[in-house]
Amino acid sequence: MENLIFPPEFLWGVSTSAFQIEGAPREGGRGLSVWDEFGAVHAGAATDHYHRYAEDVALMAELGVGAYRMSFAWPRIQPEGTGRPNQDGLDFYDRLLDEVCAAGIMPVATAYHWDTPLAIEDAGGWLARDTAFRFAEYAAILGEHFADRVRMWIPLNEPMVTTVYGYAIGEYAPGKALLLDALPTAHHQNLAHGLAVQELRAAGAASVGTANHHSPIWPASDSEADRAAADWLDALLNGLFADPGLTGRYPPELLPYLPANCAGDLPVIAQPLDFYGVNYYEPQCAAAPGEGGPLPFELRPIEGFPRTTNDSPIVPDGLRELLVQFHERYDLPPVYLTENGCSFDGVHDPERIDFLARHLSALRAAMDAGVDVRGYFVWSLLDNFEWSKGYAPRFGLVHVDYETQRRTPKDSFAWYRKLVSHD
Ligand SMILES: O=C(O)[C@H](O)[C@@H](O)[C@H](O)[C@H](O)CO
Repeated sequence: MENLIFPPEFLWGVSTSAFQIEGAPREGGRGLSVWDEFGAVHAGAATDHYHRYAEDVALMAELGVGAYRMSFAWPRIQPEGTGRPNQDGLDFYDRLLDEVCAAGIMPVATAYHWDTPLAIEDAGGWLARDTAFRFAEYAAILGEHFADRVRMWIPLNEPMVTTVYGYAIGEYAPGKALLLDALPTAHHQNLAHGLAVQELRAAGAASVGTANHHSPIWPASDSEADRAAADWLDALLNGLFADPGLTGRYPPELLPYLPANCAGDLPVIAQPLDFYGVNYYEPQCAAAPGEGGPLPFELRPIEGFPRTTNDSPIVPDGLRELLVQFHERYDLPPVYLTENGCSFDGVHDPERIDFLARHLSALRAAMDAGVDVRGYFVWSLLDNFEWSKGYAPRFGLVHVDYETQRRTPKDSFAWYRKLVSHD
C-alpha cells in the first residue's frame, strides 16, 4: 500500500445501483421496470436495501468513504415513466439521502441505471426519440427534489451497455438483437443526457458528468485489417458516447447507422461537463471479420491474464492506457473512476485486494502521466444482482447472505478502509 499515494483531497467512494440492491419491487407504489421480469433470474428482494439502507449507510461510514454513488429507480419516482412523481418514491430517497448526508458522506446520484419503466419500453424505449424527452422530465423532478443534497449528478449509467447488450445483442433487457440497427438508441441516450444536464443545471445541480463504460481496444494483430477493425470497435464502444459530449461530433464511420437528423441535436448533447466519469473493467480485442461477417469486426478473447470468477481478464495497465489515450484524444474535464471492481467469492478475498491495489497503481501512473483524476469508486459496496448473471458473481466489499440478508464485511473492506483513512 505504500506506493498508493493519493492527494489528501482525493475522493474515495463506493458505487451501487437501485435495481441491483433495493428489492421491494412492488412496494411504495413502484412500477414495473424492463428488468423486473427479464431473463432467467429475477432480482426479487435483491439485498433488501429498500428496508436496510440505514444499516448499509452505517457500513459506508465504518468504511470511511467520502462519497456514495447510488442510483434513483425511475419506476419508483414515475411508475409509468411519465406524469406526477410518486410521493412514496420521493420519500424513500429523502430518507436515504438524509441518512447518507447525516453520516458525512457525499451523495453522488445516477438518474438512470438501466431500469426503464415498462410503459416507456412498451412505447419503444431508447429506440424512440420521445424517450429522451420523457427522461428529461424525470431528471427535472429529481433536480427539484434532491439538488439540495446530491453533489455530483450522472444522468445515465453506461449508455454503451444499454445499446450493445440491451438492443444490439439482446443479452440484457429489453433483449433485442438488432446489431447495428440498435445504434439510434445511442443517439437517443446521448440526447437524453444533454437534455437532463440542462434540466439538472436549471434545478441548481452542483455538478454534472457521466459514468461511461470505456475500454482500450487492442487489434488482434498488427495487420492493417485488424487495426481497422479495432478502430471501428473503438468508435462503437468509446467514440459513440465520448465524442458527441466532448467534441460535438460523432465518429464519421457511425453516421450511416444514426438517425438522419442527429447532427441537429449535437449542440444539446455537447453540454460542458463538470467531470468525466469512467467505468473501467477490462480491455477489448478486435480482429477483421470473417467472410460475410455481420459486423466490421469480430471480438477476440483477451488471453494470458488472470481472470475473475465472472471470467473477466484482469488487466490493470489497461486502465492507465485508456486514461492516457483519452487525455491525448480529448479536452477532458476532471476525471473520476465511477466504477472499478471484480467478482471473487468468499469473505477472505485476497484476489480482490490485489485487483484493487493494482488498478489503483495504474490510476496513479495515469495521474503521473498528467491525467487529472480526482476520485475512485469501488464497484460495489455490497454483493448484488449482476443482471443476466444473477447472484453468482460477487462484486461486494461486503458479503451478503441472500437467505438472511446478513451483511459481512470482507477482508477487502478492511483493506479499503485503511487506504481511504490514509493510515
Ligand atoms: O458496469 C456495469 O456493468 C454496471 O454499471 C454494473 O451495474 C455492473 O454490475 C458492474 O459493472 C459489474 O459488472
